[in-house]
Amino acid sequence: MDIGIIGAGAIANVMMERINHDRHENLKVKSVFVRNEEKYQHLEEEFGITLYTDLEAFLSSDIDIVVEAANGEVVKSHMPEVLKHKDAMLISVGALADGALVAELMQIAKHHDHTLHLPSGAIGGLDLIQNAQSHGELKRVRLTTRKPAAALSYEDLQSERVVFDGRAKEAITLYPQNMNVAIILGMAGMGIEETEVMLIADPNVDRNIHHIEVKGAFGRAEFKVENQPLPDNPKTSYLAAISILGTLERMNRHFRIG
Ligand SMILES: NC(=O)C1=CN([C@@H]2O[C@H](COP(=O)(O)OP(=O)(O)OC[C@H]3O[C@@H](n4cnc5c(N)ncnc54)[C@H](OP(=O)(O)O)[C@@H]3O)[C@@H](O)[C@H]2O)C=CC1
Ligand SMILES: O=C([O-])CC(=O)C(=O)O
Repeated sequence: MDIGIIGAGAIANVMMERINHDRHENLKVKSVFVRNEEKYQHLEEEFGITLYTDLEAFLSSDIDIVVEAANGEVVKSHMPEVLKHKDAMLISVGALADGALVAELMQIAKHHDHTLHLPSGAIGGLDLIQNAQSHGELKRVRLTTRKPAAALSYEDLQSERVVFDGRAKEAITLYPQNMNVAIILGMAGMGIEETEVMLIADPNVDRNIHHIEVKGAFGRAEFKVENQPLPDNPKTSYLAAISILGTLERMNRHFRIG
């Protein structure tokens, strides 16, 4: 499968390393869409990709799927056009807190017979949560995220501080680069207005930690993910990048787990 990526930051670089450098059996990154060609010129030689700054030319290149790894604004401005031409995957899922955008993307995908894939990003357990909600029987979903204080721009904090306590829908408006996980959790489960979120800035941790607690007719579950941050962007966990890789790999299979 030939891949086009939008964005060339921390996540895109992990993808290019794992797929092109490591010579993945079934996947190849061919095209990368950026807004600043000069800044990213070196990637052409490093990973054997072609850079594009024109969306139409990017979408006409020899790719089967487009992966967004940029930001929520790019999802809003580019994804409707992308889905008219290609299957797509997006990691800045926080943009989908906008219900009108979700409706538009779903309508385009259906009309053009394309699929929009939403990887689980820096968390897990979304199979269980979707199963538990399949008959509308979830009672409570709560996410507690603890990040290094500096990743949340609290460089001088001496002890941990709760910087947000509320619902997923509001969390993403205040922390668009840190609370994408709250939105995918909400979409998988009880909705972004019902999903409870606490965000803690902690000067004593060096990982991005997501603790998910779920209650429903099935019983209860807890997941705790202690993520290694990416050196290029410590707000972002390595797992978020490889959740894209894993989702791409599973698309090629003729069986499904979960
Ligand atoms: N779902 C999840 O669990 C998670 C989601 N994320 C999200 O994933 C996204 C990517 O993260 P990460 O790689 O760490 O981010 P980075 O900031 O490292 O990289 C973002 C890249 O997007 C590029 N970009 C920005 N605007 C545009 C544009 N208009 N057109 C083309 N390229 C553009 C930037 O280019 P430039 O240099 O020109 O600015 C940069 O190359 C973020 O939105 C982040 O919040 C992150 C972690 C977890
Ligand atoms: O990478 C993480 O741990 C989570 C994150 O930034 C996000 O959800 O936006």
